[in-house]
Amino acid sequence: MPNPVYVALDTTNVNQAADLVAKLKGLVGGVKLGLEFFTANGPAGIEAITALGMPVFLDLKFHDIPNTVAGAMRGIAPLAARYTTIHASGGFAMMKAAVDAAKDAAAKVDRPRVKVLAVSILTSMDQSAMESVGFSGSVLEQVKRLAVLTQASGVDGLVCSPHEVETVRSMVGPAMALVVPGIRPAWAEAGDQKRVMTPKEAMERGADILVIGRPITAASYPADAAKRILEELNG
Ligand SMILES: O=C(O)c1cc(=O)[nH]c(=O)n1[C@@H]1O[C@H](COP(=O)(O)O)[C@@H](O)[C@H]1O
Repeated sequence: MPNPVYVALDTTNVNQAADLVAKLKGLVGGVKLGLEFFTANGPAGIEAITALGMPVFLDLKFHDIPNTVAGAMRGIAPLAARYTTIHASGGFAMMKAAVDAAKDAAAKVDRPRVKVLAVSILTSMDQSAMESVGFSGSVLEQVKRLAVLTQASGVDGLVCSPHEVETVRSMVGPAMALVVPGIRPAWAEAGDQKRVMTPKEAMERGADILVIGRPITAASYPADAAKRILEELNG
């Protein structure tokens, strides 16, 4: 089984990100660069990290009208990321436009296309946060609704919390990638994450990829933290 851990390099500093890649190479499956890194360093920053030879998950969480999201997908196509994100709540037309644009753009540059993942309900939100923005019903019901829409749109995978992954897996079957943040080993702080679980529990419930940031990156010895997580996964 490929290493399921993608480490979230949430920093504005290219050197710090590169240093973490050097420390974690061989211990994790890939790295995730998100809004914090991209707004500070742009495409050149992404290219600098991609050049270090680890799979890159470019998490920009696009959410706009279909035409704009399609343009943004064409914009990131040359960056050779393995995964990227959009918000499922942008709806069917937006998700379909994103995946169609990713296919067209990849054909033009003759590269494997970026896999598109739709973020369902952010793992930092709990039931009361959902209700405060006008969603009624449970988090699980909303994630299930978005999973159905995501699969129908042809998007490659869904981002959800470990609390929903088992139900979603039973609905969507084995082909769809289920990417799970909100991962906290028993020894790590939850911080702003609300719907959390340990790496092992999340894998047992059907995750394909675990997105883990601060438990590794904020540790005094990130490589030791990654090794400990791998041992817990294999043990
Ligand atoms: O799309 C994501 O990766 C994502 C979705 C979500 O619902 N929750 C979530 O935490 N993330 C990302 O996963 C990472 C989690 O980082 P830590 O909380 O430090 O482990 C961050 O980079 C978030 O941007």
